[in-house]
Parts: sequence; C-alpha cells; structure tokens
Amino acid sequence: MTGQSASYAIRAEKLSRRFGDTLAVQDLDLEVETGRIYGFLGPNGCGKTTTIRMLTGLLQPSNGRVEVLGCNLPEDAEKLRLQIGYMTQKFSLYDDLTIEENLKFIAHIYGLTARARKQRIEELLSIYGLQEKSKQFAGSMSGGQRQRLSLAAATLHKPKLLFLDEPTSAVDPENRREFWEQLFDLSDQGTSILVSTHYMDEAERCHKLAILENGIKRADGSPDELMQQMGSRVVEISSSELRSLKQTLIALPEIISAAQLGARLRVLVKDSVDDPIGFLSQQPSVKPEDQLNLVRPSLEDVFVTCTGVRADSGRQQS
Ligand SMILES: Nc1ncnc2c1ncn2[C@@H]1O[C@H](COP(=O)(O)OP(=O)(O)OP(=O)(O)O)[C@@H](O)[C@H]1O
Repeated sequence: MTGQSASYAIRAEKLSRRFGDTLAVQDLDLEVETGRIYGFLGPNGCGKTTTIRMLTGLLQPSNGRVEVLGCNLPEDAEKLRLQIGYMTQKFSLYDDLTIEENLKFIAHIYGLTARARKQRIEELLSIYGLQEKSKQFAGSMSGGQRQRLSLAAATLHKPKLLFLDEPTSAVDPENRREFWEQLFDLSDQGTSILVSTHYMDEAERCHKLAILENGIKRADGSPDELMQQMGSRVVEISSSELRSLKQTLIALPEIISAAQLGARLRVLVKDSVDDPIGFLSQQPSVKPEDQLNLVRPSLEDVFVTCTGVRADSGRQQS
C-alpha cells in the first residue's frame, strides 16, 4: 500500500481468513485514522476476534494486505509488537499474583528498568484507581477492577495503538462509562484504539465503526453518517393491538422490522417508500386512532437495517 499511510494507524485491503470451510473474515477493507477510536460492532461469531488477531500479527491472513503503524504484516509483526497493546476477551493476568505483582511482571516482559518500572506502575495505579488495592490478589477483584487492571497492563508500555476485544462484557454500566472515559483520555493523548463490541451504546461512542456480520463488513462510518444513510426510516406506532399489528406489518415487503418497545411499535420502513406515515396509515391493521410518529434512527436501527439481526442476540429480527 502506498501514500497517506501516516494518517492511518491501520489499513487493510481485502483481508480474509478461512478456517476449514468457515470463512471467518471476508474481503475486509479497513482504514483506522491515527488517534481515533474505531469500533467493530457485531454479534458473537461475526469475525471480530479473528480480525483483531490478524491486525495484531498473531494470526496469518488467508488473503489480503495489512499495514499497521506503517508495518506490513505478517512480515513486520515482531517490529510491531512493542508498539501495540492488546486486551483480549479473557482475563489474561495471574489470579494468584497481586495487582502490583501482575504489573511488575508485565513491566519485566517489556524490559523496563527498575526505576522506570516503579514510576510507571505508580502512575498506572493512580490513573486506574487501584492504589488502595495494589496488594490484593487479582483473583479476588471485582469485574470492574479486573478490567481496569487489564487496561493498565495493556497500556503499560505506552502503545501507540490499542486493541480491545469486547472489553466491557463482564462489567456493570457505571464501570463501562468510566472505562470509556479512560479510553477517551488515551485517545486524547494520541493513542489509536480499535475496540470490538456488541453493545450499541458503546458503538455509538466510537468516532467511526464498522458493522460486521458473518465475516462481512455491511457498513462503516461515523455513528451519525450511518444513521443518516441507513436506507430506512423509523416510525413509532402507539396502538392498543401491538402484537397483532406487528405480525401483519412484518409480512409486508416494505417493512424491514417491527419491534415492540413498551407501549409502542418501532417500525423500520424501507427508503423506497416516499411517505412512511401515509403508507402505514393506509394499512388495514392500523386503526384511525393509532398514533404514528417519524422518529430519529438509533444505531440499533442501522444495525437491523444492515443485517436483519440484533447485535446483542444474533437472532433474526421480527
Ligand atoms: N481457530 C479457529 N478454528 C476454527 N474456527 C474458528 C477459529 N477461530 C474462529 N473460528 C470461527 O470463525 C468465526 C468467527 O469467529 P470470531 O471469534 O472471530 O468471532 P467474534 O465476532 O469475535 O465472536 P466472539 O465474540 O464470540 O469471539 C466463527 O464461526 C468461529 O467459530
């Protein structure tokens, strides 16, 4: 790949990976700008981990080209190693070492001198609010603390690029929010971040994201761009007969999905319908007293329009 690579932390062209008969990742083109947070949004099994492993140089692609921080992979994987941080889905630290011992161990691996090690560990314990717990065994920490320790370990060597594979799947909403504040601090300091998730609220925080399904990128862009260009419009219907209304509407070819939200039915209508409210009002199952409103799309609507499934379930939407 040539030109413009300085402004991109990651560039991939036609990246593919096959496992036997399974095409886990298929012809993925990707551009992640330096200093930005880029998300992979998709259900379990859509190829997020496989892609991340190829981008870190840990897994050889079956096809395609990858350039990460100016290194061509897989040839330059060793050169890249010290410049990236990788937080995997599983807690990969030692339960029977304390928080401080875990960080010391990682610092040894990165070859920090005793002085640099002490200074950096103190800094990390403070950034991630772990000073009071530094002598506690990692195995006895809460989900949120483990996650903070994992982030401290992944950033110990101040990597330019950070890969986070579903980093918040085991933590509560408050810890998730705090975790994202820390990611924005890192991004503000110039760190590029690639994060995979199946949470809509997390995806919406990314500067840009790619929606993945069955190893294929269905759409990419900023959350706003994706919502503006989604190819459908959203109508919410308040009615007394939501269950039967839903069944009749989803049988229409113009309707992408209809999902009940409390007392309302959220209906995705294809863009080919000029006047979605007029169209729905004419349906015999919609009663004159029903209330119909055109509403702002959410990222979940984008996801359903692109894939026909919900990101957090993998099930077919109806
Ligand atoms: N080492 C492997 N051998 C065989 N198949 C694999 C291997 N790794 C991944 N796969 C398959 O590739 C597909 C994508 O898996 P991948 O783990 O990348 O998805 P994912 O989106 O990260 O989901 P999850 O969050 O569940 O890990 C799946 O069908 C999976 O079974």
